[in-house]
Amino acid sequence: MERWQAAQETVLPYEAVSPLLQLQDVGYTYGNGQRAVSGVTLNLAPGILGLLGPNGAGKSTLMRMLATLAKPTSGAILWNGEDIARHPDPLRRTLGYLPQDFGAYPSLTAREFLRYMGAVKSLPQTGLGRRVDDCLELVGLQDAANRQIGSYSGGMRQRVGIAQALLNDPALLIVDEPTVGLDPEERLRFRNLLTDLAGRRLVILSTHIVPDIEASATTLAVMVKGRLCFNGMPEALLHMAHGKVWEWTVPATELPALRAAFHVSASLRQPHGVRVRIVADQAPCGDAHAATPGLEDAYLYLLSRHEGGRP
Ligand SMILES: Nc1ncnc2c1ncn2[C@@H]1O[C@H](COP(=O)(O)OP(=O)(O)OP(=O)(O)O)[C@@H](O)[C@H]1O
Repeated sequence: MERWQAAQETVLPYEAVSPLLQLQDVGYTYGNGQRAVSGVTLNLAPGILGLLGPNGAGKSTLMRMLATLAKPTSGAILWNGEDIARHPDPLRRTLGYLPQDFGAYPSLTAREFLRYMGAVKSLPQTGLGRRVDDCLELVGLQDAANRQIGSYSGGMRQRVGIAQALLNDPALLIVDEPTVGLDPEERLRFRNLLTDLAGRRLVILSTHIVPDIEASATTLAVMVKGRLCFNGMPEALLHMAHGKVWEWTVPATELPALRAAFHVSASLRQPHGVRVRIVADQAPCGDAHAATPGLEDAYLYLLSRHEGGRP
């Protein structure tokens, strides 16, 4: 288990390490002319990057390019200084990818499935059984290893997905919308697992669910309509929303009109009305008072400033 323990060391400060992965003005246009990604530039070092964006923002397209399943139609992606479109193998050897539509074989046990995936990934047969067991233990599935995947909960299936992505001990782990369909407990467990896995790896976690990244992301990137509209520490995003979050209580009948006029980040029914929380540059009315922003508010504020950026 030493290898895994080494991989779980504390995340290095972002500035202290040279970038592993560089995205240089990356763009992607589908064959039908749909421009999905435009001019994305990012330098990424070990840690967890939370990639946020509403549906259709271009996250999956970007993930597929990073996983060498699609080539940028403009710009370049460099892994340790080498263009992955021209030299994909060094990245492929050290890549772990959990796509959005990960399909495990329901009639196989987790152990059988991982052995099969090891063969598909051309991993050496020697030591594969041990590696499979290490990965199952890492994701907490050692006791269910001989059960058919079809009998697993959604969270357990996602953990099998992570286990297969870890088989080659990847330096780059890409997970695309991994918590969709999970219940709150499974979601929490999955988030904790990703934090444990980061260490000296670069983990890219794509999601439109802010709490998924709130506790774990070292850096954040936010995409809207194919463009990067924020890249930095979560604290910097929070800072942007200071003085832009407002709370007050309204009669329940006013809620639909408020929702149409403002970006409402929360509403809580109370005995004498609804406590609403909105993001806006100015106080929306005399009763509203400024509230301390959370990451969800800050994300909503950012989206509100970009056309088509509603989550
Ligand atoms: N195969 C395709 N052909 C044409 N357009 C596509 C294709 N796949 C995605 N798109 C379009 O590209 C844009 C970005 O889609 P993408 O799936 O990358 O976004 P996303 O942020 O991952 O959203 P979601 O969370 O809904 O998957 C969208 O406008 C989408 O309709």
